[in-house]
Amino acid sequence: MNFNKIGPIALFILGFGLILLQYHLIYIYKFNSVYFVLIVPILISFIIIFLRKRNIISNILVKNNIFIIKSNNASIIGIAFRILGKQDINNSDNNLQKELDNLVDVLSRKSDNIKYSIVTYIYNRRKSSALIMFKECKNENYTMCETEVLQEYEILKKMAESIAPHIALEPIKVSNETLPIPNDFGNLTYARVFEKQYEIPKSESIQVDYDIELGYVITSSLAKIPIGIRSNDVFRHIGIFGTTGSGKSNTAAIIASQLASKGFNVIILDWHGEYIDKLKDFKIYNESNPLRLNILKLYNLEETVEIFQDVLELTDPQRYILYIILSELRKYKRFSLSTLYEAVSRIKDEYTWIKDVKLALLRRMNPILYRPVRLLLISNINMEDELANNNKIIIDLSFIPDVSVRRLYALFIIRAITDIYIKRKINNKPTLIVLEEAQNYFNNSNNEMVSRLLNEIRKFRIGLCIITQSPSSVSPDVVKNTNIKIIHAIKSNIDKKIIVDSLALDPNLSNILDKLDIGDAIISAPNIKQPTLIKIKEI
Ligand SMILES: Nc1ncnc2c1ncn2[C@@H]1O[C@H](COP(=O)(O)OP(=O)(O)OP(=O)(O)O)[C@@H](O)[C@H]1O
Repeated sequence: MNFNKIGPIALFILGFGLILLQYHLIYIYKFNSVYFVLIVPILISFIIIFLRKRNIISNILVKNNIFIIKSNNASIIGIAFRILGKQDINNSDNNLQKELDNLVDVLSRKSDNIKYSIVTYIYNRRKSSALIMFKECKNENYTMCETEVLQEYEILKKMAESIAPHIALEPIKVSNETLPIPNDFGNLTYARVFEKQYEIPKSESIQVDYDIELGYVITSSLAKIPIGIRSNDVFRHIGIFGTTGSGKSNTAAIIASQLASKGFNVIILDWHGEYIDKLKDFKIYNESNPLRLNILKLYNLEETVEIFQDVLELTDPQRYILYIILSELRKYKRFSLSTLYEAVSRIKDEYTWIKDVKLALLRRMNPILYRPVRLLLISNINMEDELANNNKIIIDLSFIPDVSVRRLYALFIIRAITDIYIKRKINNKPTLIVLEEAQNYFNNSNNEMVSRLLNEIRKFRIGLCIITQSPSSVSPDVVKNTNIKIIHAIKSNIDKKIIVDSLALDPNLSNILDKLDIGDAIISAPNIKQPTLIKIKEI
């Protein structure tokens, strides 16, 4: 019995009856109508509660993409699909809508025991159409019902391909989206293509050899094919690109935690302090427990000066003076940045040009005299001991307010860490260094240093994971020298072009770069034959 229809009819008859009764009692028997003002609503509420109780949804289960809604009347087993228009420039909205109307028309005339329903629902704050295919299952034999639904799914796929080739029916991942409930148990209403999205490439046949699992391949079927990268490939460096909020740090955290559990040294330079919550078992260096380093202990003075030149934007004469002073100071045991400052200020002004260079250099050095930085850059604490005792490290940089100082500190850390690991002063483990907001370290001004670093460290089994919102703002060698590329949603045309060119992406994939959902990415890696669309799991 359908209480949704009977309920209102019963209420109507009851209400009508009560009005007649009231009229009868008041005018014929002069009865007081106040009682009825109270009695009528109470009576109606009881009836509503009574009728509603009979159709309560007691449970919703989700099994892969199949949902089971249990109510105390019957259970409904089905699959919901987002209705998407495939990306195609020759395809106007009008044609898409016509194809969809035809498909809906055919489905509405299909007389099976599987029903179709169309609802509009909200997905990612956008309106979307969903097609729901479902079966009412009275005998509780879910396995049989499920098989029938899956068989129907295969039929629907074929039908959609021939009637509406430009419409994509993407199974809704009901676990992370709101489940649209079948509308009125099977009535077909109007369907609209609200949004156009990407055509999902046929990648069901992908077989990948990996030991770091990232998620699964996005396919046009319900199949979930796991996919990942090989730990041995990370020494050829990883690039993770994508606009803000597209899922980059989540992806990096997944790689970092799995490599650490395989015995890698993993060090994360956390620009915004966002990894602390994601990787709870990592040792954290932050404002209250900073990682201290002695820049004069780095084996290559040229590089120390190069870092100063890059960050403080020194001219060649300024760099030259700094080099001379630092090579002198290296001979002394006790040293601080103020010693360096004083040494520069004591240079004799034999010529006017020396005076000018000296004064300009002193001005440039001002930010690094800021107290915490002095502590960080010159210290007697042995960084090797610090690193030797832990293989999972997050260095939170967010407490350094001045961006150029933060950058200076971070570049010295990268240099110091690679130095220590290259000389194998601490252990022989392979290493991954994760660099968030890499445009702050590796931009077009230090291209040469970056490319040297990337080439040098891979021989020592050190890999960099370079993360940035915008590939165009990092040195071009970063994109060129990262062998594993994970590309989340990218909006800017310049950035899209860099990625499309570097991966030789086919139009199917390049068209969807700006439409990827959070956590969706295109991956290119040595173990994967061709760039592939994947869904990365959440850490
Ligand atoms: N694979 C995923 N599946 C589901 N949700 C995800 C996934 N990846 C990230 N998210 C969610 O999206 C939000 C943003 O993720 P994340 O911080 O990783 O993005 P981001 O690209 O690093 O952003 P930003 O550039 O601002 O640091 C987070 O709330 C996270 O929980």
